[in-house]
Parts: sequence; structure tokens; C-alpha cells
Amino acid sequence: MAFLLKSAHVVDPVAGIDGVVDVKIDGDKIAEVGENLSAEGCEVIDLAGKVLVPGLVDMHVHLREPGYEHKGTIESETRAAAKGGFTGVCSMPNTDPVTDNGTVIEYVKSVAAREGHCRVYPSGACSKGLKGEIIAEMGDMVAHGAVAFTDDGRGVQGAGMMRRCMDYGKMFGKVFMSHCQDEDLVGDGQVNEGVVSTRLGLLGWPAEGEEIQIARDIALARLTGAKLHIQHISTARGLKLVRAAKAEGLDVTCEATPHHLFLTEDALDGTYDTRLKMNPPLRTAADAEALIAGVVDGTVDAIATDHAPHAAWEKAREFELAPFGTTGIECALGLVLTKLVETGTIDYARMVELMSVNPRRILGVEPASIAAGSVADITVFDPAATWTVGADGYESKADNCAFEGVELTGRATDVFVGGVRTLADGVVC
Ligand SMILES: NC(=O)N[C@@H](CC(=O)O)C(=O)O
Ligand SMILES: [Zn+2]
Ligand SMILES: [Zn+2]
Repeated sequence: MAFLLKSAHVVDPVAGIDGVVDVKIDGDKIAEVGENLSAEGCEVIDLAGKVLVPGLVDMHVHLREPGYEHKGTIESETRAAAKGGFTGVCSMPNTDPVTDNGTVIEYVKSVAAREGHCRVYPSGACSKGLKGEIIAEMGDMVAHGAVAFTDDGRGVQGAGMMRRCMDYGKMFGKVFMSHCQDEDLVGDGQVNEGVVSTRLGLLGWPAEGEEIQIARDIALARLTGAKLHIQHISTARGLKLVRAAKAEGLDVTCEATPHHLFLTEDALDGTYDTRLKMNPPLRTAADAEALIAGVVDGTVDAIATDHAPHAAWEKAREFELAPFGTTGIECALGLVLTKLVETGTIDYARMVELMSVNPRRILGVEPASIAAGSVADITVFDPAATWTVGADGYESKADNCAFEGVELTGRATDVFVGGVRTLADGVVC
């Protein structure tokens, strides 16, 4: 199938484009980029007023399948990804069975190939069963297509175990993605430890419970030479550790989520809203400010959602009993456009780095560019579309979105994955 995408404002910092041009797709590749391209043999899509960028990749997503299909499925959550403007997601291994061997990787891939609405890049566990005791079948998982190792949902608790995982797993060349949470220190912590936890009478989850493992894993990356990526970073001091590691020349990257950038613990005050319960917890305004500064100065490499669907009945419990996690993949682009681009904090090119170029690079998956010969993974959005999160429901099976009710400007309209249309004028295909 050939498409001529006409008159969009194309932004691609890698190809060095920032202007109105046509893009021709032929089969799974971009055939031509330029002015006034011929429409012969093409379905023409007029994108005047829209912005066209290399396909967005969310490097931190919980698809829940296999095992937790009551929360979400590969079909429903990749549908949510397409609606949000994403061409690919990295799936997390805290499934049941845990994604800790090649067979489960193969299962995720095969369901995604059959039912998925975007590319799925599976991550594999560091340890069997996420227990932190025995190294998972890393080589087997990589042979079947795992792109990264992580025990996300938990951190690897033992420093010696993490060192052995890195020492062994680094030969496969994949990145180690760390969920930093010292379980001994965090215990049953529910929300950020401080004024708000005291006022709400909830057990505190101290910043140090995250920072200790960030520091530890940076030290272990130095010791072993493994590539390290810090997941859902949430504190100012944690970010400072990453900045110092980069200055030292270590191969260390990090991601921040929209909820840690744009929400703070203050949102919890007086609400006990379980949609605002997640790991790591919402932190202070000073932490969020520091993260945004990191997005601007390059310390934060990627914006990833940690999309974590849960069933309504699971979240409709007392705060202490509700599971941790918020959905976010359907509103992430709108949030970044509204809160970072419209405000002049970053430009479109930086947004593309954070949501497309860097996630692909860190995961080591095929790059996508708006250039002839590149794979046709493309995201198109209307920067002027105003909408309210959750007002027309969600494509995700879950509705535990921390941003429900927030008014945004900017929304994905069209998505192509390998030249196949997965979102057409706002409707998932
Ligand atoms: N972030 C969360 O609060 N929850 C995630 C797990 C995780 O990312 O650690 C989940 O699987 O629900
Ligand atoms: Zn996590
Ligand atoms: Zn996660």
C-alpha cells in the first residue's frame, strides 16, 4: 500500500528536518520526502496543520498478558498505545508466568503479532520469578527477541545478585533497566515520606529507598561495565546521581514518567485517590521541578509512561490495599505537548528525542527516521486539538489514570507502523 502524507509539519532532529514537506510511504518503508511529491498510485492523506514525527516508542509498559488479562491484554493495551500515538512499546516481565525464559518471550511476541496494534519489544526478567535469587535464562530470552533485562515491579534486592546478573548478562549487549526500590527500607510505604504522608496517616516511602539503589546500580555498572537504565526516576537527588554518572562517562541513562513530571504528592492531599498510588510514589514539587530541568538539560533521556493497568475493583479499595500503578499511554503525548512544548520548555525536536529517538537507541531496536529508506514508523498529531483525559473513555481495559479530567491541547490523529495504518483520524485500526 502506498500513502502520500501531504503538507504536514515534519520534525525529525536525526534527519535534520523542521518544516512542511510531503512524505511518501511505499510498502513498509518511506519512499520519498520532499516538496510537491507526485500522488500517483497513492492514497493521499491531507495533513495540513498537523505535525509528523518519527514513530513514538514507550519504553516502559505493562501489557499484563500472560496471566493478568483481567487488568489488560496485549490487544487492549497496544490498542491504547496506538490511540496515544505510539508505534511501539517495551513490555515489562511481571506477568504470570513471569517473562523469564524464551518461551514466554515467544508467547508475547506471537500474541502481539496476531492481535497487537503496535510493535512490542519484550523485556525479560533479570531473575527467575522476579525473586532475585537465580539468574533468569538471559541468553534464551535474547535468542527469542528480548531487548532488555529488568525485574520491573521489583528491584533486584541483593547487590551481589545484581552484580552477578550484570556480569553474566552483559555479554548479550542488552541494557539493564532498574526499578530502584530497597524493600527493606521502603517496607509497606504507600506515599512519599514527608508532610503529606504524615497528614494522611499513611506509611512513608522515602526518597532514599529509591536513591540508595540508583547509587548502588551506578556503582555496579561501573564495576561490571554493563549498560544501565534507571526506570521511572522520581527524585532530585536520584537525578543528580545519574547526571554525575554520565559526566564520568558511564553508560547510564534514565527515564521519567509524565506523572512524576507533572503531578506531586500534593495531589493526594485530602483525596486518598488510589489512581495516584504508584511506585515510586508522587514526590515533592521540588523533585518534579528537578526532573523537568533534567528533561531540558538532557539528563533525562526518555519519557516513558510505566502504563500500569489495574481492574476497577482492585483500585476501588482502601488506599493501603489498592495496587500500585497508573495508566498513562493514552495521554502522555498530550501531556508533553501541553505542559512542555506549548509552554516553551522544550521544542518538538527535543520531544522527538525523548519519545522516539532515545527510547529506540537505549533498547537497541531499529531506528526510525523521516527519510527515504527508513522503516515507515510514523506518528502524526494535531497540536491544536483540545480534549479532556477520560472524557470519551479509554481504549485500555483499565481506567486507573492519574490524569483523568485534565484538559490537554494536542492529540495523536494518525499512526503508521511499518507502513500499516494503526490509527486513522483518531480511530484505532
Ligand atoms: N509502577 C507501579 O506502580 N506498578 C507497576 C510495577 C512497576 O512499574 O514497578 C505494575 O506492574 O503495576
Ligand atoms: Zn517499576
Ligand atoms: Zn513498571
